[in-house]
Amino acid sequence: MEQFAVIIDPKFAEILKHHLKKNELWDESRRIQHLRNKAKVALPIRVTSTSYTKQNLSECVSGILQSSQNKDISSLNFEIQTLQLPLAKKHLLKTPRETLCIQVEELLTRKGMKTCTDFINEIPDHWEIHGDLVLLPCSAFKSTALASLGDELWQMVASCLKCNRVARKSAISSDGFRTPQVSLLLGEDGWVEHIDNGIRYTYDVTRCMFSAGNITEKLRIASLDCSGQTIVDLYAGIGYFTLPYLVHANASHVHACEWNPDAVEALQRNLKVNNVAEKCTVHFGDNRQECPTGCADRVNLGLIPSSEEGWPVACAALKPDTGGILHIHANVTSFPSDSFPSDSDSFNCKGAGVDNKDTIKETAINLSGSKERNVHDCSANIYQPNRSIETNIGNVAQEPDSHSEINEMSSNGYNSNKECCVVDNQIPFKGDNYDKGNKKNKYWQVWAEETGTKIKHLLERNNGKEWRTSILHIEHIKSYAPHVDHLVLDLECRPFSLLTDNN
Ligand SMILES: C[S@@+](CC[C@H](N)C(=O)[O-])C[C@H]1O[C@@H](n2cnc3c(N)ncnc32)[C@H](O)[C@@H]1O
Repeated sequence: MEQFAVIIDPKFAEILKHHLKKNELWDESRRIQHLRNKAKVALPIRVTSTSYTKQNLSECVSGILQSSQNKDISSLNFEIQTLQLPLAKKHLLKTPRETLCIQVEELLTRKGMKTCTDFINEIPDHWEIHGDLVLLPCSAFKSTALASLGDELWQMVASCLKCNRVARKSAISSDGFRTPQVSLLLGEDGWVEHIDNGIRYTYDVTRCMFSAGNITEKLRIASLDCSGQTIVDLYAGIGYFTLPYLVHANASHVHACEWNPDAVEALQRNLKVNNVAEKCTVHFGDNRQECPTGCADRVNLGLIPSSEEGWPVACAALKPDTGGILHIHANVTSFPSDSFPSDSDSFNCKGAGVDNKDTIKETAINLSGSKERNVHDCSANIYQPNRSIETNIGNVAQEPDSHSEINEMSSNGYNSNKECCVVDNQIPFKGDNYDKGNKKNKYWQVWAEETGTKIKHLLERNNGKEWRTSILHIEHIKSYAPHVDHLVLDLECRPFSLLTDNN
């Protein structure tokens, strides 16, 4: 918002300040400034809407002076200028929240409401900035007293947080579209733009969600080399993964499936503004009906808490002759570490959602390149992780002897595990991602193996021939709660005939 000042003779500064204050036109957050060798002084005017102009402020100040019944100032010469005056001392070096507290308090005092609300608890200590729009958490300014201040409050919030529009969240709806429940409090519309890793994402915050928490995964996808590959993005949203595949990973084509019309509108805009629209087909509707089949080298399944309903669709989307890689998202629950058996104990998988040990034995996890040992003997790897870590978890260096397994994998002619090592070196270790002694990681491993088995069975049922699934990598995106983590499993899926032909 523009800032204005009244320019007058310094000897009238105090009296004019008094009248501006009385008429709620005094800007407490700014300081008086001398101008023109102290021949004039500038007094800060508080404006509460963008509709103020020099003209209407001039009329306003004239009116105040004339009604002051003080003949010294009723015909005072003044001019209104747009001028950014320095911040008042009490506003210097304040955090935005402190400034917000001061200004809300002043507003409540002016309205005679200071004592009727415990306003401090309603002042947020975090918010999201989307371009020039600030998105407040759902608890912010919720009481009827504060809400009754309406535009005046939202203008003040906008000016303290240096933006033009204000919106407030409530929960993300469970309508299957994950529609955010956001109300716009100040501004004309909710369309915003995020630039992230050189990609422009536009969307309407009141209608679509932006998954800021997925940034590490977006960077990981962006770092892949997908030249010549066709990708299916089953849960495209506004293009969180579709765009990195096209803009940075150089995918030949992406089939983006999405059933939320608002997200599709944003996705189509985003494809255009990033100049990749001709390399993407948007499939609007339920991916269980609309997804193309038999074309994909990779399928992205970015749906949490579970993308399991999309597994049959993903399997059908893979190329039947060469298969490909699935990137499977899930929120995985692990249990307190002391309830997990030690490495030497016999392993009971029931707690992790796996039926029994035999189920795990069936898991076709091909990690060392030796087909027989992996298919039939993977339990040895599962239960003795210190001897042979067969899965690449998070972004942390492997056990020394696991390197040889990775090298073996990448040299077997079909396995793209090299790519997953490259990704690991590029993204720094974050948070409680992986700790060798952390038993939580064993639950992640069990989840990955169980997923590998289920996918193998789906592929075999679809294609009527034998398939192999290999865990390439487990990426930890973030923790939801102490025992719930958002993970992505990179699962390589190949027809068995391809492996035997290659050897
Ligand atoms: C959580 S968003 C995820 C977006 C992005 N993949 C990410 O992880 O950040 C999930 C998206 O999938 C869409 N979706 C869920 N089920 C779907 C289905 N059966 N068919 C098509 N789209 C679906 C929702 O509308 C939503 O936009």
